[in-house]
Amino acid sequence: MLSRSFIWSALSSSWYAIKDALKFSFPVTIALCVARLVEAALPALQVFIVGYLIAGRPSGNMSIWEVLLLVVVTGGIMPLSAMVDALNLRLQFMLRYAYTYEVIDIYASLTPAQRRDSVTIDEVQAAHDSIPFNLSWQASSALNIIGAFTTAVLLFSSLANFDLLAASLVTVSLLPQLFGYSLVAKAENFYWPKQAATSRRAEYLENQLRYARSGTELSVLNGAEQFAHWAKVKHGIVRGYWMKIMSIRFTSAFVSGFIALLLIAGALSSLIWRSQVPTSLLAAAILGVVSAMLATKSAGSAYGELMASAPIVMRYLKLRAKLDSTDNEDEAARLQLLAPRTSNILMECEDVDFAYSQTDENVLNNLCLEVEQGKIVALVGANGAGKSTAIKVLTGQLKPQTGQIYSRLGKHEVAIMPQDIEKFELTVREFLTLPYYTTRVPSDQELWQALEKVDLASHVKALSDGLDAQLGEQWDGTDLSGGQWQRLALARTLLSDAKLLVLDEPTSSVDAESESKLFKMLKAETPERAVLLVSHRAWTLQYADHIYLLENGTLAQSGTFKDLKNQDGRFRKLFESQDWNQDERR
Ligand SMILES: Nc1ncnc2c1ncn2[C@@H]1O[C@H](COP(=O)(O)OP(=O)(O)OP(=O)(O)O)[C@@H](O)[C@H]1O
Repeated sequence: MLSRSFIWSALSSSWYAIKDALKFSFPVTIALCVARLVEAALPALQVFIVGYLIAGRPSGNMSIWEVLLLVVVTGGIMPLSAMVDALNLRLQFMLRYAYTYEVIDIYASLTPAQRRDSVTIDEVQAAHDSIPFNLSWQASSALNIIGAFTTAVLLFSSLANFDLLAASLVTVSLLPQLFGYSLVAKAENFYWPKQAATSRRAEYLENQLRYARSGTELSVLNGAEQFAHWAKVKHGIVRGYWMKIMSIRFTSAFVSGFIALLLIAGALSSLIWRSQVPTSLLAAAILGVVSAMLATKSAGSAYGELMASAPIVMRYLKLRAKLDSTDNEDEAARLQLLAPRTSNILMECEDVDFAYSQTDENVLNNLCLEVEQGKIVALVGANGAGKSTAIKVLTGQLKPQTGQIYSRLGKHEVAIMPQDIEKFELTVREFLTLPYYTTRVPSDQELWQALEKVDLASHVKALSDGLDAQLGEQWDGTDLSGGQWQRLALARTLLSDAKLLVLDEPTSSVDAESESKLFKMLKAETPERAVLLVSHRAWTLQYADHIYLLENGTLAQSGTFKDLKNQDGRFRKLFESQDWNQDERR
């Protein structure tokens, strides 16, 4: 019924889970182990001590110490069992937070490529979803089963003195539970991977309703109810999986419970009618059986949970190892990048072809471009021409299928401002210093200088808390206009010490006058550092030292602004409806 690999994964996942439990919560794990072992030994002790103390002795003949021992041995099982339950819960909660922190760290460590890979994201989501019921329970379940096994062995040896058949029947009565719950485990393993992608989608849809910014947009669009409907449909699918598992759980609990009852009935009948043990010993034996049932009451479900969780825990351990190694691989791949052959070139790509997946058409064809030290290089082209993709390939966010990337810049020497900046609702200071948390936190003076550069200093000064002003109305903070958010993000990029700033349409929401100031400022940033930018505005391109024009992923034209403007080519056509000299007119 159980394959070897299934049992192997149960054993090794239990081993790792107990090791994790000892690592994350040593005293509680040790206390639980001790309490479980005492609980496991109590039923057998009851049979032995009760039989020994009562057999053939009138009740008035016992010393106070013997009575006390009787009380502890017979009455102790209840408080001990309650203590074990409390320790179990405590351990599970401690592990729940330990794994939650670990999964948060996993989310934080994902590379942009891993974030785009739905298989990896689904695996991390499955790990996240498995924390409360699988990862944090595995150690408790394993200890529970070890305890139940010890109870069964000890009880068997103490009952076997009176009646071997009864002892065997009581021990075997544990098996139907285990068999039933292993079926539940199989069902959970079958449905668990299926639910991860659906549950991630449900969570995404629900989050859009929960977060103030997207929720407001949905209300304005009259789309909130539609989102609620989609979220409920996805949750409904996940609920369906759970209901199937619960039905199997109910049926197996009922059937296995009934079979166990028959076996216990057989054991008692044998004790009473077959072996004809004295009444006092019979009472001890019955007490032992009842206590054993209490001590092993959750062994069946613990076994089911352990078996169901085993592959999930193993997948989590694999994910942990995989992400650790890909981190190193990415770093190694970056370090292996060859430097461009000419010393004044910071970054270069040669004959690059890129498609988003094996089946898709190429988005970049035979692309060659270079970014020279201290220069502003612009990428232009119609929507969908491949500009953002080219930037992602150049900066290592996407791996090209063919071609070469050359770079002489480390991870912290390139600062990227993406096309769609996220409006993180932090304080102004937190927003600006976000990338520098692990390197060098900029001083207030540097923050104000960066805000000056993007012409936002006076606006921030006017806010009641200045740099510590909270952004986002849902936190009783202030909101910014679209252009102001963009300028704040640009200030954040400028704060870096990077030798290359990569700016994907950094001023698309900025008004013409501010845009002009920003481009003059960017020009002033060079020659200390280079800028690679995407722009759709013709007149801003006069600030660029070199322009590449992409058409359907192919380099159609390249040269200086003057050259391209004077040539009768794609560049002129693309920008003919725009004003070339807006700056001069002002
Ligand atoms: N993750 C993706 N998977 C599949 N195709 C994609 C993906 N991202 C972009 N594309 C496609 O690749 C092509 C180039 O997109 P890209 O974003 O690079 O264009 P762009 O030149 O930056 O456009 P825009 O000016 O609109 O920002 C487009 O046809 C787009 O649909």
